[in-house]
Amino acid sequence: MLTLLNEYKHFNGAHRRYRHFSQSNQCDMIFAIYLPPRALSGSRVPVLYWLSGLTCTDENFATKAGAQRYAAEHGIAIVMPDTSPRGDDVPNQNAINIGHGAGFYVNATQEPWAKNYHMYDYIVNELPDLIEQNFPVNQTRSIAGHSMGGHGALQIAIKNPERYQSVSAFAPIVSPSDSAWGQAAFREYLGKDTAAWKTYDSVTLLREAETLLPCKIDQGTADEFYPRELQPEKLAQVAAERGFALELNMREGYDHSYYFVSTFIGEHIAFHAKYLAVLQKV
Ligand SMILES: N[C@@H](CCC(=O)N[C@@H](CS)C(=O)NCC(=O)O)C(=O)O
Repeated sequence: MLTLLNEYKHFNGAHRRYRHFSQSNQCDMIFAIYLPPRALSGSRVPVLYWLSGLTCTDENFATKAGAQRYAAEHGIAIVMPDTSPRGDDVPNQNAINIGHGAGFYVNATQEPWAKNYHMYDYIVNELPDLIEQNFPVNQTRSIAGHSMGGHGALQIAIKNPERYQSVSAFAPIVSPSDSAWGQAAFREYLGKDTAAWKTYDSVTLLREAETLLPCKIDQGTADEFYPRELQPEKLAQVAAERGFALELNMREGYDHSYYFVSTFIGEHIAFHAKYLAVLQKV
């Protein structure tokens, strides 16, 4: 069951926030969906799933990125999930990269996280099922994200190319196994055995992948977490070795913030629109 929390008219479409019980995460979750004008006038539209970074809720991207203007123009819905399970009964830790706001888009296997922290299943299966049953959308999907969310979008797209048309990321953690944030989180959620970590590591996954969806990455050169936590060149190098097309744009002087994301989000929405539109006409 979906409970509507807020609704705002936005660029002639609708921005809505809902709460629902998540089977994957065994707690209430909040997500937002932006429905473009075309969806409100009877068409089923394709969907871009946006995965946010550490410390975010559904609201950071919704209020700071300015994506809805472009989604309205291209006739694309955007789904904005939270970045972790939350609530008094959901384990947490006093760290920006573990616990609430830091689900890392994995299925945790270790205690105390294993009951609730199943963000991978939630994003790949549960949420799309819910969205496709309850909103005027079709099953044509793309996925994008920022930082921890860029890691989420890339590893999900690499493992599930049949479920998406395209993938893009801003300042993604492409190799969490080789970043301090990712290592600390994976040790908690997945345990000490790094073989389990590799199943969520985009650089490792791409070495073995059969295909790569159309892929666009933007990275600011003045990002305070680059290159320590973020090494987009590593993914670009594997893509080149494997003969996969990957567009990596180094953006001179931009940092890690939503000032950076909002500057280039229009290009990312237009990029996804090219691939989503193909199936929209079928
Ligand atoms: N300086 C940040 C570090 C975390 C951070 O930069 N988070 C990014 C994603 S990795 C973000 O989107 N923050 C929320 C925002 O800028 O609205 C903090 O301590 O909150």
